[in-house]
Amino acid sequence: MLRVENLRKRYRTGDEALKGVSFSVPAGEVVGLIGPSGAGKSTLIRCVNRLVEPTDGNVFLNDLNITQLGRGDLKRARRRIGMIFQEFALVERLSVMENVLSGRLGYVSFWQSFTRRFPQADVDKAFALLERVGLSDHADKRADALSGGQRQRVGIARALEQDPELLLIDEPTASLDPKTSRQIMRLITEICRERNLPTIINIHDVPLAQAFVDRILGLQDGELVFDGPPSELTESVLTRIYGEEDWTTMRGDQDDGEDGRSARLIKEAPAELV
Ligand SMILES: Nc1ncnc2c1ncn2[C@@H]1O[C@H](COP(=O)(O)OP(=O)(O)OP(=O)(O)O)[C@@H](O)[C@H]1O
Repeated sequence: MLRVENLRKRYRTGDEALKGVSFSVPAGEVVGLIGPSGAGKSTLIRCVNRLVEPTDGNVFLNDLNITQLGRGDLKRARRRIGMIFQEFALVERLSVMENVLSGRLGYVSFWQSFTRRFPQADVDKAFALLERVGLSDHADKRADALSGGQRQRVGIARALEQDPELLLIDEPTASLDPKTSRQIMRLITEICRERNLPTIINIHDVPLAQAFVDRILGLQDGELVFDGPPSELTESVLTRIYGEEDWTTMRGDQDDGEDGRSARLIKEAPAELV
């Protein structure tokens, strides 16, 4: 369970990116975080593991108050939080297997990581994860030889290799085509449910979020203005989150998406998308 209480962030520039945000995510629930550019989505995700230092408020991962940890304890706590990034953040010249094993770097000694000698149990786990994400035949390939979708699968396996208790995912499909995006979203949500992981996905694509997540959080100008199931994300709520002009433009833009279906999907059964 993740619990965020009254989280605030004011950057040195004076920008108030989060104005007292509170919510919790129970184990196994996949939450999509939506909102216009500048709403504070990245700041929120990064405040949870303190890549960005919150100005005020608390973040609890189960019973652990992450906001109160000193450096050493924070480092240990971060092992428990898996991150998946838009640009995959792989080490290009290393193999797929080495990239997945790098998820264990927080656990093994400096010497083990320097010599890249990981315990057999870690290697076995990495093979099992590669199989789960559909890449067992690619373990020895260099990361830069993979397609975008395959690279994101490596990113997912790497995050899981660290045995996380929480997943934070930042725009996982922004660099992918529509079909691959759906495959990746399906994989992420299946795995989170299988492993009972609370998960937050920062996602720009509203129909894609609606089709796959359990719950949506809508941020607008640093405030939570929607918290509910995808089915309650009506046109008027979306207009409130994005503003009339931007939401209308977004819908128009998305008609250019695959099969011109994206905008219509809001009113259609999610199953139609998958
Ligand atoms: N390092 C920073 N220093 C100062 N202000 C920042 C910094 N990072 C973000 N901000 C400001 O905080 C606000 C929220 O930004 P944030 O990147 O969290 O929004 P976002 O919803 O993730 O946007 P996007 O969808 O464009 O990534 C914006 O006003 C932004 O300009």
